Amino acid sequence: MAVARIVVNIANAPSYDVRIGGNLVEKLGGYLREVNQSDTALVITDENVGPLYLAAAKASLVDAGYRTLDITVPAGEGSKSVAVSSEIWTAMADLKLGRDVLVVALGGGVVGDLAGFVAATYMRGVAFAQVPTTLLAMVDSSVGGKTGINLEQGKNLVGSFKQPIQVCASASVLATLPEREWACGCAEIAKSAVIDSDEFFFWLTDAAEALAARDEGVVAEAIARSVVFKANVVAEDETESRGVRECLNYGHTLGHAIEALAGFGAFSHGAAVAEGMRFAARLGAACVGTPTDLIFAQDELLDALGLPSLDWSAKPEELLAAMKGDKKVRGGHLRFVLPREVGLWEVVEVDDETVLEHLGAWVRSKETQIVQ
Ligand SMILES: NC(=O)c1ccc[n+]([C@@H]2O[C@H](COP(=O)([O-])OP(=O)(O)OC[C@H]3O[C@@H](n4cnc5c(N)ncnc54)[C@H](O)[C@@H]3O)[C@@H](O)[C@H]2O)c1
Ligand SMILES: O=C(O)C(=O)C[C@@H](O)[C@H](O)[C@H](O)COP(=O)(O)O
Ligand SMILES: [Zn+2]
Repeated sequence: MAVARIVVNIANAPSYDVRIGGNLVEKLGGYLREVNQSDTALVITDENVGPLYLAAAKASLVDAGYRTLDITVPAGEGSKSVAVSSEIWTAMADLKLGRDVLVVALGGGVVGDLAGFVAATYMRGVAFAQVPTTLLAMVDSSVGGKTGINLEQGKNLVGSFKQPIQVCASASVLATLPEREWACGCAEIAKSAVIDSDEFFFWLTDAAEALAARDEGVVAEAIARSVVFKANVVAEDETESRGVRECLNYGHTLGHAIEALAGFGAFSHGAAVAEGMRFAARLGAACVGTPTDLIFAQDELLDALGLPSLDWSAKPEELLAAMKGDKKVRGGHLRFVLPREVGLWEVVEVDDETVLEHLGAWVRSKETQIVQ
């Protein structure tokens, strides 16, 4: 697979490369040396990824002259916590690591968000690089600099914007990714396509079967398209303060509430986001005239990508309360990213009564097993 190189340009921060290709873990050290002169690289990984790819990553870093250290955290959403962050900060201080350490996140979105947060906060900030190993991390979380951890009260409630110095996405590592995690990444690709354009959406609709079957060429193109889309959004609005980056939160208002209410890790982030997209499109029909065609085309796309509607529901009032912790809330009012059509979205304040009414319909559709 040829190596694609996409540059993320952000005002007031150094630009950085996202490299996408095959067997890139073996080239990691050389790539990082192009932009970083640290003596020590601290690789943070999880207990599933470590046994598979840590040795190759460290060997490459050593070849490039780094002294390497590593920390392995438990796999899963539970590691995005104050407790695990604190363990890493403490270990770093015990190791006498200074401001010149390079933190390397080797893993999925959990490791990326956690390691990025630790890098953003240890000694008020040290350099970090992303080596995403899940499809989701390659298409979304490794790019754009959102880092953070969860609180019991909700997702990503503590964190920082901290851009990596480089992203090295080696598609070869996806060979070992379990099916559930594949679909999870597909959800964020579908999100990007709905928000981006007809062109991306129709391409993905045509390619959905091949993507679900992990066709190499289609996977590479899906990653590249998603990264280009995200890089452009982040370049316009790094800190989600200019009304642009919020679009990346399509499906996340309900999605994050589901993750929190069901218990972190019960559903993958992608599965919850896919459910949130189905809900948001239906809410959109009432609030911004989202066409029925879009609702059903999106349903079919998500089905084809292995993301069926969730067999789970909760009380509308509980979901509403959980959604009130969303970062898009202003003055206590919920705001949703809603699609007017594919490629045309709006952030809309929706009153609690309307949200409850639609949550009620969503819950009833689960209870009666009616697929809309
Ligand atoms: N920062 C952002 O912009 C952003 C964007 C999207 C999602 N996220 C966050 O990302 C997280 C989800 O990330 P995820 O879906 O990558 O989950 P994850 O990091 O939990 O990884 C999923 C599972 O796959 C395993 N795994 C990872 N790579 C593997 C490989 N190559 N082979 C075998 N197993 C492998 C992991 O150990 C884990 O068990 C959520 O916390 C979500 O909030 C952040
Ligand atoms: O990069 C972004 O911006 C996103 O919103 C991407 C999302 O897919 C991702 O799940 C992100 O972590 C959500 O952020 P949050 O600010 O809603 O916690
Ligand atoms: Zn997401």
